[in-house]
Amino acid sequence: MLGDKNELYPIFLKVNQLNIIIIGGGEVALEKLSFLLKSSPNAKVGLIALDFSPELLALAKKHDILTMQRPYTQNILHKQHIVIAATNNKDVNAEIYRDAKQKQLLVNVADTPELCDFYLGGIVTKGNVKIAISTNGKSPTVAKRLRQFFEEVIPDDINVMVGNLNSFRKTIKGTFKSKVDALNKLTETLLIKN
Ligand SMILES: C[C@@]1(CC(=O)O)c2cc3[nH]c(cc4nc(cc5[nH]c(cc(n2)[C@H]1CCC(=O)O)[C@@](C)(CC(=O)O)[C@@H]5CCC(=O)O)C(CC(=O)O)=C4CCC(=O)O)c(CCC(=O)O)c3CC(=O)O
Ligand SMILES: NC(=O)C1=CN([C@@H]2O[C@H](COP(=O)(O)OP(=O)(O)OC[C@H]3O[C@@H](n4cnc5c(N)ncnc54)[C@H](O)[C@@H]3O)[C@@H](O)[C@H]2O)C=CC1
Repeated sequence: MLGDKNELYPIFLKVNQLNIIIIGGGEVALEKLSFLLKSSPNAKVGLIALDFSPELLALAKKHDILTMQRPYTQNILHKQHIVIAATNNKDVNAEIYRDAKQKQLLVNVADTPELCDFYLGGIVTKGNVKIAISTNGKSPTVAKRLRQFFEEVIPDDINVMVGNLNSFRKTIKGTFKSKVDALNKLTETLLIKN
């Protein structure tokens, strides 16, 4: 199992432009929503569950997120792009997976890695720099610890450097290759080890 190939391809989604539905209103839904909103406070999310924990309701209210207290039915997937199943009912989670696949939506069944088109990862944000961490579904705890480690070691002023290079990037003229050369030259000392 641990020798499995790691074929995941990370992408950085603009979730303020995508509709995400989370089904479930307990611990796991709270964890997934908290990390989603921490990274993307304007994510377009809807929540549906038989019942919601008070913490989840409070978080949803704070971010103006619609909560629907009712059982999952397939029609809820209408107009969604991404589906996260976080109920405590394996059959319902499997039904959500089948319905989502039929509609060719991206789906994550939080308690079943095999039923995930993508994983939610650990996320480190330093201004414009964002690092996503996954262990290929094998140890979320390691993903969390790595997130904490990188939050410590990556300097906050990395964003200043990104800003400066962005300004410089706009001023340089010439061919694509000459621009790449200029940017590489300016940043090569970043890779020199002590
Ligand atoms: C596959 C995946 C699917 C998905 O949810 O996307 C998944 C699945 C499962 N998680 C489980 C448990 C825990 N999850 C966490 C924490 C996080 N889980 C996250 C992601 C993912 N979790 C995806 C893979 C990511 C990857 O590739 O590495 C993080 C990174 C991001 C996020 O949640 O947004 C977030 C840390 C965020 C942060 O702190 O930065 C902790 C630790 C803690 O809470 O302290 C525990 C308890 C300890 C343990 O088990 O490790 C279980 C067992 C359930 C059971 O036993 O019943 C399953 C199901 C299974 O593995 O079968
Ligand atoms: N991916 C992860 O990070 C983790 C996954 N899990 C697993 O995830 C599952 C959920 O765990 P918890 O959130 O702790 O459970 P919970 O008991 O706190 O919440 C379950 C939620 O599912 C909702 N629900 C149940 N049937 C429904 C239906 N037919 N329609 C709509 N909503 C429905 C309930 O209303 C409730 O809000 C468990 O199977 C657990 O083993 C647990 C820990 C971490």
